[in-house]
Amino acid sequence: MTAPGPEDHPDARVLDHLNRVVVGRKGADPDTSYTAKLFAKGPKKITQKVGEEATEVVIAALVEGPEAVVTESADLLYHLSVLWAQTGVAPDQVWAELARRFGTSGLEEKASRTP
Ligand SMILES: N=c1c2ncn([C@@H]3O[C@H](COP(=O)(O)OP(=O)(O)OP(=O)(O)O)[C@@H](O)[C@H]3O)c2ncn1[C@@H]1O[C@H](COP(=O)(O)O)[C@@H](O)[C@H]1O
Repeated sequence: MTAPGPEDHPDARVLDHLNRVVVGRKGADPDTSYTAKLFAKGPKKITQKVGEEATEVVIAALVEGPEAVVTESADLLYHLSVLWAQTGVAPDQVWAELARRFGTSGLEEKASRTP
């Protein structure tokens, strides 16, 4: 049986669309685009934002509640999309990696790593 591909996961399409918008902002005017501003600031700023937004998801989960988890998760996914674009990773590569893992228990995978 073939592994499920991105076409089997329509929810991923919004991230595909977002990533196309993000990639299209490369070289755009930083005065008119927050994404272009991030690209202009470079990899250090982009990775720092991903770390910050991940921390904000954690704080939302621990002290703020589900609505904050939703908005902070969206911020994190957006910044992750910028990181992918900056490092030359296409969303399809991430979807393929997730699809490859379907059917393998995380516990099995962990055990296979232990010598
Ligand atoms: N999804 C997003 C998105 N999520 C969050 N953000 C921005 O990310 C920033 C994160 O919030 P912070 O409070 O950390 O921002 P900040 O303190 O101003 O950030 P820094 O000073 O640290 O850079 C805010 O300015 C948000 O507006 C986003 N900016 C853009 N998008 C998408 O990207 C598209 C293109 O946006 P532009 O590039 O701005 O045209 C938009 O149409 C959206 O679809």
